[in-house]
Amino acid sequence: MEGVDHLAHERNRSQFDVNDMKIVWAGSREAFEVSDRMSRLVANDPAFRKDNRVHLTRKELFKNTLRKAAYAWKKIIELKLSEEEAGRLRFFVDEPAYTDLHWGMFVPFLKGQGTEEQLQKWLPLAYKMQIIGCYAQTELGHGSNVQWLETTATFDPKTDEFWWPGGLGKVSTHAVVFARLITNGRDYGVHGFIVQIRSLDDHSVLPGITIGDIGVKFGNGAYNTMDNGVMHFDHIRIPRNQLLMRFSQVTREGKYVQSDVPRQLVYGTMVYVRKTIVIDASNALSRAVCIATRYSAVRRQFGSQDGVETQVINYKTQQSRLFPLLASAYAFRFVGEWLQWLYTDVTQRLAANDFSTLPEAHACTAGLKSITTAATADGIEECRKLCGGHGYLCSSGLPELFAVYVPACTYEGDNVVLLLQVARFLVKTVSQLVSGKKPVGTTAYMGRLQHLMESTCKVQKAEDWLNPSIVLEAFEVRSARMSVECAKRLSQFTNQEEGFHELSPSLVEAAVAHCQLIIVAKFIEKLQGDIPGNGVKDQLQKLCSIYALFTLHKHLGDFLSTSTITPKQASLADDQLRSLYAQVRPNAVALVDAFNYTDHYLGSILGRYDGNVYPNLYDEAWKDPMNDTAVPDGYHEYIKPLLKQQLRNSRL
Ligand SMILES: CCCCCCCC/C=C\CCCCC/C=C/C(=O)SCCNC(=O)CCNC(=O)[C@H](O)C(C)(C)COP(=O)(O)OP(=O)(O)OC[C@H]1O[C@@H](n2cnc3c(N)ncnc32)[C@H](O)[C@@H]1OP(=O)(O)O
Ligand SMILES: Cc1cc2nc3c(=O)[nH]c(=O)nc-3n(C[C@H](O)[C@H](O)[C@H](O)COP(=O)(O)OP(=O)(O)OC[C@H]3O[C@@H](n4cnc5c(N)ncnc54)[C@H](O)[C@@H]3O)c2cc1C
Repeated sequence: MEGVDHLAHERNRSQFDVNDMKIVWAGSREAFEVSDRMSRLVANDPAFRKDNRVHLTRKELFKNTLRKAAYAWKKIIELKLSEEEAGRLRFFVDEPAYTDLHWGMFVPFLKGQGTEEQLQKWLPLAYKMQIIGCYAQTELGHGSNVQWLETTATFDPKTDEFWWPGGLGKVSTHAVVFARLITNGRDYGVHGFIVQIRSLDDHSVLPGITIGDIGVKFGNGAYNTMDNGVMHFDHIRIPRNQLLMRFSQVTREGKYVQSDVPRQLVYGTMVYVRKTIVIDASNALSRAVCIATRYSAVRRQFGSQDGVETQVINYKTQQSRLFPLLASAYAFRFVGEWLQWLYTDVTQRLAANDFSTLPEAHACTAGLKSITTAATADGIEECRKLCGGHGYLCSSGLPELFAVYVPACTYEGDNVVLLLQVARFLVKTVSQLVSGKKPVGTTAYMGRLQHLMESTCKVQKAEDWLNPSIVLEAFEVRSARMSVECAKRLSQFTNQEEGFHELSPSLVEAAVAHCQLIIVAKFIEKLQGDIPGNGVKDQLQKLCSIYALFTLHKHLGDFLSTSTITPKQASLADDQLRSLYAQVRPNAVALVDAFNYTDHYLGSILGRYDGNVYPNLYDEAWKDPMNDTAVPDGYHEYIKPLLKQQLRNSRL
């Protein structure tokens, strides 16, 4: 059976060109080619083997990660890989490492916040990895509340502890450190500084600084390849020019000079990373969905006809749990693409001193980071359950994926804290309508508020739910009405902050509704463009409808309580959803093949491309060190005496 394609039948019955879909998923032919090349390079190099991770101790695991990161860097240099290729190579190595923070936060922070002079000094060192940087913002006592960080940078500093920064514990030589800048006795708020923390000669920690790893984190292996660290400063002195001074400077005399820009630009790296995290959500979710879909097509239980049991993917309950996740993976891909555009646009505007879209960029990155990571973490766990008992085995790839992924709901901003930022933005938008300010961008729909407050849903039959303008309007109406309701209730409080606090659960729900509208709108927008490929657009239209109608089904309470739709229309949406699941069914395996994941990247016996699950599960079990001997270590001390005791007792 080895090598036989157990999923060939599934692939033959698909109704679209999977190679064309691969290009759509990757974003462009060029992006596909780079990804494809890098994923194969990693998969074919035994140095990047990862199937032994679960058997390593924390120290072995960490050292193995250091080895892989060094080897990956050697390859990047030897093969003269471009920045994009190097990024994809690191991605397919698929092991959280200090390099994520160096390339993902330290370098972007330098680029965003440094003056020309500072860039010339630090960037070449960072690019050649002659220094390794991390991002030290979170303290033991403060993570979400950045404004209240306790670390100070003054001529008379006191001591403080950082907690969590990745790459800090054992590897980084430098850190971007966030501290409140105090000069001439005045507190100017949080700023970023570059601080050298380890010697470049022998890697020892510099005097006055104490650093360690914060300890084992959730899950076996998983994010434990990363050295999240604790750091304690005791009267550390750094040169004045290690304050990143692009937006504000301290002169030689200690005078604070603020450029004419919003102070929130100091948070720019977080906006950048949140945007990246949205794209990454589609990677993680698609990976889990790929495993669960292939396995659901291989697995058979009950319903024997002609002696063959039913593939579990044919159960309607399995479809109703799996296909919305498949649709969400595509939806998050496209909203991630759009967010990348938004980010590039805001960056260009900032360079031209146009700060008008900064609040929109902050709200969109914060909100979409929040809802895509939450849905992805839940989705990975659902995929594990969709794989039954085998899903609980580490060799399914799902437990480790969940453990690695779930902190995305917390890092780069706790999801609830970020949704409250979106809620503030929405309430502000609604209150500004009164003064005649025209909403733009993703809140432009609020400009048609009167219509949205009065309109009624036009759905009369199930197929009407396939009409994008009807679907879009339903999401706009629900979101607008929820925001308006919150704003109204808020206006009844004399103290706005107290009102915001009291109503925060409803405000979070309004923020979720707004972000889901953005995802639906961007999926529909994507489909209005040119999408080449035989049958590709048709499949994407089905997935778009599934994403929208499943979201409607899941949040039916919102749609009914705001009178956006009637119970009858809700039931028609369910009818349409069932029909869409049936239409997607023959294409399911091909739709996950379009992610173009190698077996190495998937790291899952259940998700193997050839579907040859059982012999490989069986073989894998025998490789476990527990099976090195038939009689386990400990038999003589603990089992034998017990058995003898029982035997004696039974003879008495
Ligand atoms: C390294 C990753 C590389 C790539 C990723 C690949 C995929 C991922 C895979 C693995 C990588 C994992 C890496 C994980 C590494 C993790 C790192 C970290 O976690 S670093 C620490 C991150 N910390 C946070 O995110 C803290 C969260 N808190 C905040 O961001 C803020 O403090 C706040 C909660 C948003 C602010 O709250 P507050 O109410 O106090 O606001 P103010 O500060 O008073 O601001 C008021 C006004 O400013 C606006 N605002 C706030 N933030 C921003 C912003 N970023 N940009 C623009 N504007 C902002 C806010 O809206 C207010 O506006 P007004 O109402 O006054 O108009
Ligand atoms: C794996 C991992 C990697 C990390 N890497 C880094 C790194 O490299 N560098 C770095 O600086 N940091 C890093 N962090 C820290 C991370 O950024 C913080 O943990 C995160 O910002 C959340 O802050 P907190 O821990 O203070 O949570 P808290 O703010 O203490 O949250 C606890 C609870 O309180 C709630 N809460 C808090 N404030 C409010 C509010 N205003 N309204 C309603 N509810 C609220 C939250 O919703 C949450 O339920 C990392 C964290 C993890 C888990």
